[in-house]
Amino acid sequence: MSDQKELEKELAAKEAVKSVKQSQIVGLGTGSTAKYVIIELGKMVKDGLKIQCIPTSTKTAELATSYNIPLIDINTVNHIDVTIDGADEFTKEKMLIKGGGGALLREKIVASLTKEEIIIADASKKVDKLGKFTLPIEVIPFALNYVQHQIVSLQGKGKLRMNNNKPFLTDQQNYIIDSDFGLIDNPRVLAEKLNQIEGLVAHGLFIGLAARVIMGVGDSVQVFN
Ligand SMILES: O=C[C@H](O)[C@H](O)[C@H](O)COP(=O)(O)O
Repeated sequence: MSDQKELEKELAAKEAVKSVKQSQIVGLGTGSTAKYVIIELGKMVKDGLKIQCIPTSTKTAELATSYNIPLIDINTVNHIDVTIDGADEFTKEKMLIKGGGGALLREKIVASLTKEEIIIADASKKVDKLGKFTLPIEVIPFALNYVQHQIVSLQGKGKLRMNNNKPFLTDQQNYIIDSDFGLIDNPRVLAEKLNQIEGLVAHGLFIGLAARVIMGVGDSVQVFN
């Protein structure tokens, strides 16, 4: 990873945490960009900020705990004030592909409960059309073969994600099919079709969920509202 990309991620994270206010419930994203948010929030909590946070993965929960960031159970809240998360790709219309790290299901649930979902990214994540990054699709193991056939019937090519010669397992003990649909002309239509497939528990198309995308670019940030 280039130093420039890391700087852009950090700048975007520093800009995004300005939206976090005293006493809020905050969703914590997953990945190498969201990590910078946890580091910043850790400093703010140390300086007296009182927040309660909901992590989107066990990895994020561990990292947040290591920075003494208070965590709460998602099932104890009816809304989340603000969530800051990363993305694998985004367009200027704030459509996203997420799930490169396998956290898409929890991320989507957290985003759905969130009033202000802020996405942060380095400049390499911005695309004109989604789909160069293969779309992560989370599937219950029982439905693997069925869902793979459904992906083919939607003109996609799916590949089971592996880890040390075994299927990669999500935090929910599900599989991920990384799916190539080429450049996606209409993400909304594809998302609706994927939503119909039994056994498919989440896909990485996030449409209409992001309130803002903050992109680090060079030594500044650009915001897509
Ligand atoms: O499952 C992982 C998440 O959707 C991440 O936000 C996404 O993969 C981007 O990760 P990174 O910031 O490491 O590129």
